[in-house]
Amino acid sequence: MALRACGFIVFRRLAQSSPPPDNIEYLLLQTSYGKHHWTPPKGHVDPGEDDLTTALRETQEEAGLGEEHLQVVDGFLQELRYEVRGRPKTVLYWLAELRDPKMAVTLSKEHQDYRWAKLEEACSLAQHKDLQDTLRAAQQHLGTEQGKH
Ligand SMILES: Nc1nc2c(ncn2[C@@H]2O[C@H](COP(=O)(O)OP(=O)(O)OP(=O)(O)OP(=O)(O)OC[C@H]3O[C@@H](n4cnc5c(=O)[nH]c(N)nc54)[C@H](O)[C@@H]3O)[C@@H](O)[C@H]2O)c(=O)[nH]1
Repeated sequence: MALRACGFIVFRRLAQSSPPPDNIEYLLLQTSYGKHHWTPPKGHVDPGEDDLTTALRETQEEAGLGEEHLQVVDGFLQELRYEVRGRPKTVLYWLAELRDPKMAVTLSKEHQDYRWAKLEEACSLAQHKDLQDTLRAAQQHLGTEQGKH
């Protein structure tokens, strides 16, 4: 069976900054194991758990951000497929805004660092093209959303 993981692209909007969408920063976490790669908060789906519950649980466990701290953005869900040690893996990412942009991130032992990064820095940390494309799609989605208001 394919590995399956779910998470959130968490972002915050800076009030006193550049005009949108350049005021947006994405949360990336750096693993404390392996190659110390950077991804948004996400993790494996537990048996019997539904995908969105996994995404919320992992974001709480890995970043200390609970459902009450997040505003899920409608109409955004990205599916990534890649191989990990020869096994196919599917990762689903929803998109959510941190309601209080000043709220602190609390890491678990699985991560050694985190960064709030604007799109280009986030893409540079993410390294993998599929994750970079997902971050760009999020920025595009948010730009379109803002155009509606
Ligand atoms: N000691 C140790 N322990 C590990 C290791 N490995 C795991 N543990 C343990 O497992 C637990 C994690 O459990 P969860 O948190 O539930 O799951 P995930 O969050 O899903 O965790 P992963 O980190 O396993 O999964 P990925 O992020 O998918 O990275 C796997 C590979 O894929 C590359 N990769 C990453 N993202 C992308 C992408 O978007 N696109 C593409 N194309 N590639 C991408 C990436 O560069 C890497 O080479 C930890 O507690 C550890 O105990 C390890 O190497 N050493």
